[in-house]
Amino acid sequence: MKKVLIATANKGKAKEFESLFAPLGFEVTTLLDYPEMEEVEETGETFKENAILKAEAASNQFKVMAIADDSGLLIDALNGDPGVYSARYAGKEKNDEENIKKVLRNLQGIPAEKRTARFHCTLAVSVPGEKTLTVTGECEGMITTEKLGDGGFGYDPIFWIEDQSCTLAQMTREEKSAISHRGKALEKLKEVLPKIIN
Ligand SMILES: O=c1[nH]c(=O)c2ncn([C@@H]3O[C@H](COP(=O)(O)OP(=O)(O)OP(=O)(O)O)[C@@H](O)[C@H]3O)c2[nH]1
Ligand SMILES: [Mg+2]
Repeated sequence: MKKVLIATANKGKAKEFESLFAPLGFEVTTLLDYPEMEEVEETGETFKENAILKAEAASNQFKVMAIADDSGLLIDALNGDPGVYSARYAGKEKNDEENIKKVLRNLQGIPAEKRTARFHCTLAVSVPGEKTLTVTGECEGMITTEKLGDGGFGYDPIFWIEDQSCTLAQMTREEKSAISHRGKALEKLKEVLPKIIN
């Protein structure tokens, strides 16, 4: 079976990539399979910079093609926060529960129509000796006033999708991937990397 290395240590992302690549005949390995690898410091100011940092670090270390995902939640009423800092919005330790609480606190009193937001995903593909390539995907939604559903990860329980009338955490993994920022970015990757992905 063909293998693809996804340069992430995030369990939620890892599961989504596993189900996204399985139909393409790929076995997914992630940094969770290499716990000895140190986390790359995300020093970039943009999703693109951080995705490239993570992809190149992994492909240089393992000498294989690596795909990294840098993503986050941009809330209009908070001027685009938490943005590139989504994983650590409530503090240095990544904590989804605390991040959600902080978002809901900061949006207290903001009416429904002003709670617009989007998820962004930049995927970077690094092949040793070649120029790193990036693609992006976005998913529009609204921030709820309470958590709904227990699927997904991160901010999924407070991210409402208007067309489906539910949060991302109330969808199956397949339903989420069909409309998500990550799913859309991967669709673009399939177009630009047909030889590798297909
Ligand atoms: O509800 C969510 N549904 C999603 O689909 C999603 N995608 C991203 N996010 C948030 O944005 C951070 C990414 O930060 P990030 O790209 O640096 O990843 P990370 O640090 O968690 O892992 P790694 O891939 O860097 O190892 C994550 O932690 C989450 O808080 C999501 N939240
Ligand atoms: Mg990270």
